[in-house]
Amino acid sequence: MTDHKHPLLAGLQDATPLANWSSTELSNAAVEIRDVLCNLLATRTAHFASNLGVVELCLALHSEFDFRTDRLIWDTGHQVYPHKLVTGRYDRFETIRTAGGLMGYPNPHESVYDLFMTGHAGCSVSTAVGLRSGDILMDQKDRRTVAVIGDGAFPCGVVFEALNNAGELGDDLTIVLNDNKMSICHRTGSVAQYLDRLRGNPFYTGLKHEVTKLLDRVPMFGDPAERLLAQMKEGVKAGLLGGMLFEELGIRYIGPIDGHDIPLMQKYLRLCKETPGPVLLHVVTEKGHGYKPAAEDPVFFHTPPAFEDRGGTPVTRGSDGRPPYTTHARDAIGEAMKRDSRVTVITAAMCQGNKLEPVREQFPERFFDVGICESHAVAFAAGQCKTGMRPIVDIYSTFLQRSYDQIFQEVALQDLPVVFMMDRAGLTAPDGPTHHGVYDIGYMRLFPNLVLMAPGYAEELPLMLDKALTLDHPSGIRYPKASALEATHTPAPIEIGKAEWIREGSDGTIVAYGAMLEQAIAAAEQLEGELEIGVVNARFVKPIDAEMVHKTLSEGRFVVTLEEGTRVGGFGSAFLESAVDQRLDTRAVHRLALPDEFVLHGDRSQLLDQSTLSAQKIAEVCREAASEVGSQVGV
Ligand SMILES: Cc1ncc(C[n+]2csc(CCOP(=O)(O)OP(=O)(O)O)c2C)c(N)n1
Ligand SMILES: CC(=O)[C@@H](O)[C@H](O)COP(=O)(O)O
Ligand SMILES: [Mg+2]
Repeated sequence: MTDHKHPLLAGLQDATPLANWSSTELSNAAVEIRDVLCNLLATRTAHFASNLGVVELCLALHSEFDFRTDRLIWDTGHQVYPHKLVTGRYDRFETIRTAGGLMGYPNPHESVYDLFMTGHAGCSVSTAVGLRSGDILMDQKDRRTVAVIGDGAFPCGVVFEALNNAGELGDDLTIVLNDNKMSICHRTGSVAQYLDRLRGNPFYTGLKHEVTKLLDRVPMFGDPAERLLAQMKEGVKAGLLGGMLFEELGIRYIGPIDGHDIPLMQKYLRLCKETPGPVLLHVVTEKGHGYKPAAEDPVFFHTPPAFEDRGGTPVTRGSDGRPPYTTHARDAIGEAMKRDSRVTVITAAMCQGNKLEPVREQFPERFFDVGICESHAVAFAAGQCKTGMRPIVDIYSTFLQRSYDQIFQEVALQDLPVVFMMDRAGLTAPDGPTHHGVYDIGYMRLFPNLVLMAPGYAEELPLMLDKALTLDHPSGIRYPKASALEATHTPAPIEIGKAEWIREGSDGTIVAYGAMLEQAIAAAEQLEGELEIGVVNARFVKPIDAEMVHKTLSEGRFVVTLEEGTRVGGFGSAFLESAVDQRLDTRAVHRLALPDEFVLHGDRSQLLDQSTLSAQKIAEVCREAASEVGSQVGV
């Protein structure tokens, strides 16, 4: 059946026809892609402004390369929607970010056009350098390699490690720097300022004509020695051409050029192909291009909630649930900063996601957005801490992984009281396996001295932060991307390594770590009249409450441990370790946690249910556990 709305996209089995499309067809395809993106956004939260911005770049790339064999890596991977639309996934596009549907990021299981499953920033240049090196060694020199990286991701330390290597290896490689002057928030740092200066290059601004004339006489992309001689002869300062930082590193700099002009980009991409060695093509785009509200407010439109566009004015559909943990965390951070001038907050480019804007406004001198540089963020916090300041690293659990060695050496080994606020610790739902923050319990609890806690309800979060700020040791507080349960009781004071008993029960006990307390209470309530189930809010995984472990396992009751983290190495494992160390019988322990596999994307409640972490499934486990205990004691 012909798709009359998007005939060009509907006709694509793969991207090969783009090589023969005229400029008009390519610009019509751009219109179709934007239409698909806008339709999608009316239905669900997804990455929007970044995708709108790369439509022309994506079309130009696929028209100049054949990425079934050539290599294309989109850094981070949140801007691959146009790429998916032209690589044979138009017919499934409406399933994106839903359970069983397309992933919102590159996914090699979906297409040969996707090489790596990614979602974390900074990965592209290193993998591209490696691909190129491997292709040379495997006698596959004809396969070209392209990495596309945004200006937000570009300052990641690992990108500079890759440039350092690429410049020395000298292998052919095209790095497209997609400069839209934005990270999720406005980009920060001196690399950003450098990019601004490059944009000020007369080649891109009004003097373009004059400079082009001059450059016609300078073999800009030829042999470096020739170029140098010509530059000297013509009296052209290399600085005038821009990009000296890259040139000095052995990477040919081209640009900046207009990233919404498809023929221009095609021309420069051809030039990149012809230029030996690594080349950086600086492309200037507008985040949100083609949809005015998104271009005007790219921060909101990075991942906006589903909205309807009524005659050009987007109307956000409200959600009327309880505030998320993130809001409580932000408020607690703000309060702590108000009370104590030693408290600082550090974000690695997630000010918006962590809802820190009011804190940034109120305490600009103690708010630090270090860019997408998580390892630096942690080491920077360590440095501040050493001076007597009390830094809080407010970070997504999954992104904290990128600073593991800094947590170990710069923080834990020094026993510095840095506080890690680990947001999105648990299932991040439509973002999927790259973003689920499910490993932190396991990877953080290995370090001596580190105190690890998780609130079971909203009111506990500020109490935990206040406690963390009194410690002489590093600490971490984890909470998920979810609305926070509101307490119906007065929280017991926070004591390090002490759990909170929510209710007693004679048949068995559910011990919940963190926000799973809500499901634990709901399961116990569902079982009322059938089984008497106690509920414990574990609060700490390190140090775990050994007395609580002892008490729950005494008197022949079963125990169900709950956590929104991995079964391997998580809270349940810590519970068992404590039980074994106390020589307790662990046969009646049931560990409910995320399975030892990468959990895909989907709706959080569905994913929890699949992992036996919904109230209903927990109640079923309790019934089975009760019958097992009954049969063991001969009841
Ligand atoms: C390691 C890591 N830290 C943080 C993020 C969150 N994040 C996703 S996209 C983004 C902004 C990226 O900016 P840029 O690369 O310029 O892409 P743009 O959205 O502007 O196209 C950030 C901070 C991430 N995905 N990975
Ligand atoms: C691509 C990326 O890493 C971010 O845009 C992330 O998807 C944001 O997640 P939240 O929507 O949970 O803030
Ligand atoms: Mg950007």
